[in-house]
Amino acid sequence: MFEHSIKVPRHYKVAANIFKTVSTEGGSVKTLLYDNKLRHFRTNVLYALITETIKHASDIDKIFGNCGILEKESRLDPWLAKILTAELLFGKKALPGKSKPEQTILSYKDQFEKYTIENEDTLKTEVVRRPRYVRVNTNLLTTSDAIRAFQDEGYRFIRCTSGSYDDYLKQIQQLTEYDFTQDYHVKTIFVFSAGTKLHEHELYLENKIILQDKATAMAVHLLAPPAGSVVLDMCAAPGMKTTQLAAYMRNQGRIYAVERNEKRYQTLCDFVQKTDSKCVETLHRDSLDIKRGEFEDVEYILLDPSCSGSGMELCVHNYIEDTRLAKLTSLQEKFLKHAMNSFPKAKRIVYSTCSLFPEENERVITNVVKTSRSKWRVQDVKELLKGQWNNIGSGMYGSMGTRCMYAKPDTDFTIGFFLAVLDRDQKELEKSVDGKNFCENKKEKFNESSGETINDGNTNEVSTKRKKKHKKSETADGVIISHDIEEISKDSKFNEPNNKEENSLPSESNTIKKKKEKHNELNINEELDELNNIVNDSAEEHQPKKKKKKRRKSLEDVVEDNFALDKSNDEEPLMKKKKKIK
Ligand SMILES: C[S@@+](CC[C@H](N)C(=O)[O-])C[C@H]1O[C@@H](n2cnc3c(N)ncnc32)[C@H](O)[C@@H]1O
Repeated sequence: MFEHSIKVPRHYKVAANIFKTVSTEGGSVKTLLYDNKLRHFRTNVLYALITETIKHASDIDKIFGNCGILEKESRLDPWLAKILTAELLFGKKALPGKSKPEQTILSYKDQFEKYTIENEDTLKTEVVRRPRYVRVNTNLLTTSDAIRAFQDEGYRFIRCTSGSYDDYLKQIQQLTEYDFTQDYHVKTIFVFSAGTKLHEHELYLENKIILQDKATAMAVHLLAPPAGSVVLDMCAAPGMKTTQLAAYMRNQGRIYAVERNEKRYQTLCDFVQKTDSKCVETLHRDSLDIKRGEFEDVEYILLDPSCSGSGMELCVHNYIEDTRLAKLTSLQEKFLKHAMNSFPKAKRIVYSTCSLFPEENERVITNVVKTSRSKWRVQDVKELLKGQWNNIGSGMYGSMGTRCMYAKPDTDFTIGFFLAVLDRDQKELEKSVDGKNFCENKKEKFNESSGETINDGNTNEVSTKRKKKHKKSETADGVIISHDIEEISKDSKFNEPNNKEENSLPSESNTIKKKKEKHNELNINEELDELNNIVNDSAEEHQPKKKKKKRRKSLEDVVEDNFALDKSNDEEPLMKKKKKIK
């Protein structure tokens, strides 16, 4: 019997409110949870409860649909009902209170359990446990020293297969808690069995190893800027890929790491400094405000914009409202257009998201590339990976999609991730470079009388002498990459820029147009601040706060700790049925 006077325990109410907000308005659980007003709560317990509910949300919907609880109990708040059900079925397996909502849920317990048992195969409670991925920060530690350090602790190093990617996938499923191996593609990534705890590890606290998912590391791997390159990271914070880039380039060259959000910018600066990423120049500004020619030395661009985060493990958004998705995709398209059109020397762009929605991925690529002024080619990523990849994009928005790659939790054992590689058409690149030469050559033309330049009288003809050099270099990943480098000889002839529009002074209508664009950008930026909350880049959680000092528990610890609270499951997470990495 319930008593009217008995209230629902407050933490269930708070959890239900956060769950509702995240599901209907967006935002991240952690942002809402660490809201000052909640300071007196045991946030670890709340976090585990909410994330557990999110993980099982679609199952709970099915369970509710089967018994019609929400129709029958019209006064029962559906968000609270889901929190209580998650606690009852997947959490503590009990509800302590005698309040009306708790008693109502308890009265359906048998029906819930019966349905769960009968539909074990169709319920989506199967949660793949991702291996623990570790990136060796080669700015501070070599991969061989890292291998030795783990071996000294008793871990067994299993050499990564020289066979196929499928062989490797089998291999990592067999890792025991004492084993580790090197990733198939990114040699600075080590793979440990799921649940390996390294948050207290000395190498982690010293920033010599970084906890970064393999899928996200593929962006840098495929951008492949040789040491000495100039790279632009357009959406840089918290800096996982920026710092990976610095290590990849052996701290040689220059990385412009741009971040608009002030708080995230501070995190970025901190991380860059702690990881000894010396070749990084951090910039607190809006990438979309970078004018053509401002960073004209940029050769490689990493574009990892804000996204729905639907590929993240703890994402509520199995669905997303059309308007929200439309806002995101229009921003993503704007970023990509900007990357393609504003950096004349850029030869490669990697576009990536941690979303599994094709609208943020293949559709963005196809829409933008098709309508772009400058010519870019979407590279076949599977080909770049010598056939050793399985999940590619869909062709639903055109054939370009199939040249892109996905990483998927159930088959690649990573977070859900999308990646496209775009290379500028070689002729376009020559034009861009010559376009830049336009100015230099004008000066040269001025000095013509000195006889320093040769003018054959045909100013429109490109007659630059180029010699192709085949340069091989080894990256920090231990990967040999080769580049055809076009060297433009200094005796290049005068050449008119190809694109008049880009070089002419703004006309009155252009000015008005620019003002309008600026106005729209301001609105978009406001949206971005809101949308960035959606991004659940676990990367941020994987940065040690302070070396050797007592560390605030990471959310991952918190969840793991909370799992451990469930004595009936011993050390196992509270997942009913899970695919184990054997
Ligand atoms: C998905 S996160 C990037 C994660 C990062 N690449 C990493 O690997 O750690 C997107 C970031 O872009 C930033 N951002 C969004 N709009 C921006 C803009 N217009 N200019 C610069 N940064 C922006 C967001 O604040 C957010 O930190």
